[in-house]
Amino acid sequence: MTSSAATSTLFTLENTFARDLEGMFVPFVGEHAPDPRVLVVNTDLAEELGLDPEALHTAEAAQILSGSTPPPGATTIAMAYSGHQFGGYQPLLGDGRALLLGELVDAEGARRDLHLKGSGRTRFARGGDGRAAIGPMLREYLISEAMHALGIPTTRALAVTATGQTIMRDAPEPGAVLARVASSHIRVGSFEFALRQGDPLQPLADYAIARHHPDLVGADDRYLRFFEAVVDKQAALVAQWMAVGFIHGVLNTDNTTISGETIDYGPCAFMDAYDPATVFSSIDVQGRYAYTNQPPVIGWNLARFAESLIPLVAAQISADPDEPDTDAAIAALTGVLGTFLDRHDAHLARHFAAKIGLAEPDSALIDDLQTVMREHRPDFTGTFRALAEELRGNSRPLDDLIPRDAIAPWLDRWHAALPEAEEATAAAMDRVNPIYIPRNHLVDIALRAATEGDLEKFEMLLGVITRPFDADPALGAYAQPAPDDFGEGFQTFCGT
Ligand SMILES: Nc1ncnc2c1ncn2[C@@H]1O[C@H](COP(=O)(O)OP(=O)(O)OP(=O)(O)O)[C@@H](O)[C@H]1O
Ligand SMILES: [Mg+2]
Repeated sequence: MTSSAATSTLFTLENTFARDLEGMFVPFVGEHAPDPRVLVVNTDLAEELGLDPEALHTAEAAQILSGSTPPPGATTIAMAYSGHQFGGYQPLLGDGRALLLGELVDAEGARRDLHLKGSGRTRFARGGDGRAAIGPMLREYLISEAMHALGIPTTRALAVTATGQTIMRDAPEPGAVLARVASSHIRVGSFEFALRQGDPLQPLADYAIARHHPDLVGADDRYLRFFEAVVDKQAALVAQWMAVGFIHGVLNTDNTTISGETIDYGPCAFMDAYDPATVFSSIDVQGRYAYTNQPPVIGWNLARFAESLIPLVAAQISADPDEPDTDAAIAALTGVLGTFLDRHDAHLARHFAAKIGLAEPDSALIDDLQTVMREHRPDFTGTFRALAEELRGNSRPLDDLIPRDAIAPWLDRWHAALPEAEEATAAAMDRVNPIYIPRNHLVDIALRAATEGDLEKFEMLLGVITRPFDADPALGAYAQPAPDDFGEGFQTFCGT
């Protein structure tokens, strides 16, 4: 996959999406930002991408990263997509406040989108102002980088740039643009849009296959196998969310990627007290996207993806090229879709086994621990670190979370199931169970200060959550849930 490259001193960008996928985007150049200033740069990611981190702090970078000035020669676009939002079909969504600057190709040939969120109103903006506020963009930065550090596939944050513009939310807020890097921005909603349009469907599928599953290019059954590959990646992804207590919050089909990366950090959060019904999003009144519903919801989104692929699979599966076999396509896609929950459950069982130090899943032991946790609602993240401490002979952390009588019978069974080498088991558990996650109250405190111009707490928190497994006695407060009296205003900046 090659295309002409636009070269600035900062970025060399290709544009295969714009070149190959007519009908899937509109040209768009960001709106003017009155006083763009780069606030944060992800040095590690910049280096990984072969970019010069220092150069990303310059005024030229601020112009580009705010969307104010396109990189010389770049073809910048707003991508079109549809989506099922809270179950309801929206035929036309698309990047209402975002643009694709282009694609970065690293030394290994890996292609990644460089995308701006908050860069102004596009044709898809509907009633929105096309903008984003500093708080939510820094929030996406923090949480996506925490996810990456946890080993969970995700879009990455390269930079946040203040625009110098005041935007209206509940109150006036400083505007900002997030520069996001992703292995692509193709969503289930992109396929729903392509299906509706008709012509772009096959080009989009072939493009996505070439980009994400090059081994399938040209295969006679590539669309069905592509579907299976996406089902598998999403099953693995959602199991990783469940294993760390992550709740995405807005699992609409336009926020479900084909790459298997987590995307769109809005009202997402990590669960504190264990409760499978936990929901953070204030608009999710029915609990559709609650913690425990995430696997079936992703399965539901993949059903929408399967529907979008029916014409392509029907043409490939049929013996007669002039007679697509829709029934056979539906049967084949349904068969693959039917494996989703089992794939997820197998991944999750392995994660939970590792979380409690077992080499193999033991569903009764895991279910029974969850039953105790449901009853006593201990801090989810803290419980697994406390179990490792228990193995080291330190019972205090667990006693602070769950009454001893309630957990003692389970602990006996657990000890009997564990390998002999308890110290080594505890160390192995600590390598998969984070001690530091972006705790809602700490994120809140850091973003409040950042919105007022003080980035120190943000930088500190970022440093802690990007080393999530390494306990440091000096960072005790970062491992604690919110105090009961944390009070009002909790869980803000989840908006837009
Ligand atoms: N302030 C806004 N102005 C214009 N469009 C918006 C705004 N906020 C959201 N939208 C659009 O509403 C739809 C749903 O928004 P959603 O919050 O899922 O996406 P997003 O956070 O803007 O972006 P992404 O999914 O790329 O992270 C998208 O089409 C998005 O572009
Ligand atoms: Mg979105």
